[in-house]
Parts: sequence; structure tokens; C-alpha cells
Amino acid sequence: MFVWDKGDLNNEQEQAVIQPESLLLVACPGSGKTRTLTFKIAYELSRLRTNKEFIIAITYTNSAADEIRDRVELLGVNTEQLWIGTIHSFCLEWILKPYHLYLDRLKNGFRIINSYESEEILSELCKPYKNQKITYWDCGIIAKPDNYYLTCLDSSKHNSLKKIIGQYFKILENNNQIDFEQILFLSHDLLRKKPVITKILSNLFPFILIDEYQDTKEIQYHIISYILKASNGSSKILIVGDPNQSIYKSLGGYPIEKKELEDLLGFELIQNNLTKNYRSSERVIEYFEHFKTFENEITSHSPNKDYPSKITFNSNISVDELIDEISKLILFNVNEEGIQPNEICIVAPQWIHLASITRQLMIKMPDFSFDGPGMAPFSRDIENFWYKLSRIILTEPSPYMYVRRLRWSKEILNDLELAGIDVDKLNSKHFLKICNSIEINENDGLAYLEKVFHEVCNQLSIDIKRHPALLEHHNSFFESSRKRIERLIKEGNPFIGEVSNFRKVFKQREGITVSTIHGVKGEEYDTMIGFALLDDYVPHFNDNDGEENSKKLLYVLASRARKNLHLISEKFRSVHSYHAPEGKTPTPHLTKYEYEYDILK
Ligand SMILES: Nc1ncnc2c1ncn2[C@@H]1O[C@H](COP(=O)(O)OP(=O)(O)OP(=O)(O)O)[C@@H](O)[C@H]1O
Repeated sequence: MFVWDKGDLNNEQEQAVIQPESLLLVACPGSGKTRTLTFKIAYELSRLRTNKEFIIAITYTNSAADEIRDRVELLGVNTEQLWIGTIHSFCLEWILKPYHLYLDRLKNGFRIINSYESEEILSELCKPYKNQKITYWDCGIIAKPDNYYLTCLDSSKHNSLKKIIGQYFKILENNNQIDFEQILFLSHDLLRKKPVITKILSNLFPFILIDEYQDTKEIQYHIISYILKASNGSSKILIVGDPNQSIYKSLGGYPIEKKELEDLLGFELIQNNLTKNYRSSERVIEYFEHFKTFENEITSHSPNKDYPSKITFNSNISVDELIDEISKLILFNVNEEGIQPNEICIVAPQWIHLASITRQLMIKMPDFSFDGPGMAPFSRDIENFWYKLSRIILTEPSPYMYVRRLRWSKEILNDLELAGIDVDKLNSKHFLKICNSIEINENDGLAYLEKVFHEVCNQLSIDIKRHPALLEHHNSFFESSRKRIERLIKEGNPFIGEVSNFRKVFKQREGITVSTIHGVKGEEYDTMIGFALLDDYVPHFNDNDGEENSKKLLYVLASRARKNLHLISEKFRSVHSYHAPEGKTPTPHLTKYEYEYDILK
């Protein structure tokens, strides 16, 4: 049985780990959800009775999955019977790949298209609807258990959009392709129609863990419930998250209520809380608690508990002074507060605000490096073979990355085997050695990857033209990456295509982070600087639940900070001579909040 030292977990965390029954764990920011999940996984792995069972952990992102797996391995636990990944990977791996023959739509095989391919098809289909101003951006859909639903809030466009989506689905079907939403919908469909699959899966999975449940979609809850229900109570679940941080409502994510989940599962859940915040000073906690939409207890247990946090709000500067203001704040934090640059994070509500800010900061502060705006210059299609290989090629062979790169190598070898290539004589270590030994002198990122891929194939005597799956993935990877780079260059990132920018995608953070608020979910920094906190962005102008969602965004932003927090609602952004002569106004929640902000000299 897996055991831990007394100080590793607090009492609340330990109770969650040893709880044998199904548990809904409501956790405040910085309360160690990741630590609790890690220990729980290790504990449940050690309780497995046969080598045919798996512990399943569903995370919101692939990098969270990597992080948690690394941590479990660091605890010295064998992770062969752990499966960890996103719900999409789960559905692919455990439902669609093994059972697609049971569905007419998939019986001829299928390929997942990435978001760029999907954008391309939809943009083409939107062209005839130009006078209705319908674009690709209106074509969002959410898969729910009974059907697909449009996300476009302008219902006058719905009739046309339904036609477009209908044509889009037809095109995908004719090409044996499916997109990301269809992964969920078709998996759900399979489980609904074939109870035998749910039975098999429930026998395989005695424990399922779900992280970040506040951003989980209805159909995902249903998929997991089907499996658990089939076990007649013998398979258990731990579902953990923070309802106050549910910021993906527009994509269908919501924190399910205990009763609703119990009805779905057909059995009762225990509910516990994690209330101890190990991250922020008392002052920061007191500040962000104001934005709560869900009542829960939070107490500071942070080493920074008594830190004299500076919390500022500036709504007086104009957009032209923004760079000066942000650089002043950076210098204050580094020089006066002794904060490391890689512990500073700058966020805005939307991507569009970030590219030019990063560029201007790089020019104004040449002594600092900026990681952002976290845009990958190549297509991040996690199912694509060449994307998987690029992760190994673009990361350094450091001791810290060794376990992770070895795991990625294993995935590559599995994929090669699936493609019909004999890899019997190769193991992960050997493959990693081959990748590490390749030296190519090339500055352009895509050209670099193309040459390295060619060399890897050369050394393994693989002719990709003879393997349709590899060739299709190759074309898709390069075509969508090229388009992505073109777009990013047009948006003002002239150097985005350089190999150094490719490498940044997989690097640990080195400089000052620049990101969206959504992008820093789950992260923590000493200092958070937020700008463009303006009405129409926070809340978003077409958000029906803007009041509540804007509170959640401010809650997530502020709760990332350990020490200092600086908020900016700059004037004269999007000036309209008639409607908005002073530009957009500050986020209403900030102007209404009567808080005694600090004034920096
Ligand atoms: N029992 C503990 N003792 C000391 N430090 C802890 C303990 N549990 C967690 N921590 C520390 O608390 C910090 C926050 O943990 P973590 O990032 O897992 O929080 P979280 O609950 O996921 O937060 P959020 O929901 O805000 O993303 C980390 O630095 C972690 O090492």
C-alpha cells in the first residue's frame, strides 16, 4: 500500500485520499488540488487487485496530464496501470478506437481533423452567406447528449447556420473524418446504444478521477456516468474543482450540483471541501473573495500569509500610456519587491490585446524576456503523429525532461507500430538517442522540423509515402502550421516562424508570462498584472450571463497572485466619436468595488 509522510498532506487532503467512497471535492484556489489528485492516484494504484484494471484520471489539458503523471512517478509509484489525459483523448482511446465498428458513421474508419482544417471547411461554407455577415466565428457548436447546439447568440443567423453545419457534417462524413465535438457526441452515442461497452469499461476502471469539474460539459458528465452506473456501485469517482473558477461556460462547462450528479450516477456522493489556501497572502485572498459567486470557506496557510501585498487599480491612464504603466509595474516588482521576472504574469481578457503589448514591451524592456503571447506557431493537434514527434525534437535532453521525453518516445513507437512499421528492435531509450543525435542548422521552424523528421525517417528506414496514415498526418501538420504562421505574422508577430519560437512552446517558463486570463487557469505567480479590464471584454458584450461570468474571470485573475496584484482599465480604447468618446469604460464590478487600493509612488 502506498504511504506518505505526515507533513505531505493536510487533514482535508488526506481524508480525500483515503476516502473509499465516491467524493465530490469542492476546493478553493491554491488548496492543493493537484497534490491531492496526485496522492489519490498513487493510493488507488496501490489498491488495484489485478493487472487488468486501470485508474483513469481526466484532466482539462494535456499539460496538466503530463504534470500529474510526472508527479505520481516521482512518488515512486508504477504508473503502468494509470491512464491520464483529457476527455477527448479518453473517448478516442477507450471508446472510439476500440469500438467504432459498432457505429455506422465510423465503421469505415475515421481521422480526427484539427481546428484549422475545420476552420477552412467552415469558412468556405460561410461564403454564400456573406450578406448575412455569417463567418466561421458564428459556427461554434456544443455537443450535448441529445444533439449539437449552436453557440451563436444571434438567433437571426440560426437557420443559415443550421444549413452550414449540416453541410459541414456531410463533408466530414464523406471523407471519414470527425472533429473534436463529434468525438464526444459519437462516444456518448456508442455508450448509449451499446451497454455492453459500458459494462466492459466499468470492469476495467475501479476508480475514475475528474479534475476541474467546474469546466466540464454536460455530455462529459453523461459519458462518465454511463460507465460508472454500469458497475452497479463498485467503481468509484473523485470529482474535484472550484465552482468559483468556472470560466468556460460559453463552451458548455459548468460545475454540476451534487444532486444532479447523483441522479445521473444513480448513487450518492460524499461532499468535502479543501479550504486551506497555500498560495496567496491574506490581503490577496480578502480581495478576491469579493468576486465569489459560490459560498465557500478560504483560509490562508501560505508562507506569504502576512506579506504586505500591494493591490492597485488604475483607471486613469490612457491606452497610449499602457506600456509605460506596465513597465513601471514590472520594475517596481523586480527592483523594490525583489520578485523574479518569471514570477510575473501579465494578462488581458482576449488574445487580440496581447500580441502588440508583448512586442512593445520587448522593445521597451530589452533586458527582460517575455513568454507570450503563448501562441504555438505550429498546429497543436495532439493526435497528430508529427506533432507528437515535434515535442521530442523541440525539447532539450535535460534530466528534468527525461521521464516525459521517454514517455513521448514510447507513444511514437506505438504509433509507428499501429502504422504497420516494424519497431521490434527499437525501444524508447534508443529512439530518444536517435532524436537527440540529429543536428540541423536551420532558422526557420517548419523547415527545421521537416528536415529533422526526414532524418529520423532516414535513420529508421521509413518511407512515409508508403504509409498513408503518416503521410496524411504529415500533410495536415505542415499545411495547418503554415496557415497558422501566416496568420500570426499578419497579426504582427514577424518572428513567430523562427525555430526559437517553436522551442518556446515546450519550455518551462523563463521570462515574464503574457497570456489571456483563461490561459493562466491553474497557474500561480508572485505578481499578476491585468489590463483591458473593460466593459464589453469583462463581461463580454454578447454574454447573457455577463454579470456572473465577469466576476468569475476577476476571481481567477486575482487568485493566481501570491503577493501583488495590479489591475488596469485603460481609457480611450475603441474610441467612437459618438457612442464612446472616451473609449470603453472600466469593468463595472471593479468600479463598484469600494476597496482601498494602494497607490505606488
Ligand atoms: N499540504 C500542503 N502543504 C504545503 N503546501 C501545499 C500543500 N498542498 C498544496 N500546497 C501548495 O499549494 C500551492 C497550490 O497548489 P495547487 O496549484 O495544487 O492548487 P490548486 O488547488 O490547483 O489551485 P487553483 O485551483 O487555484 O489552480 C502549491 O504551491 C502547492 O505546492
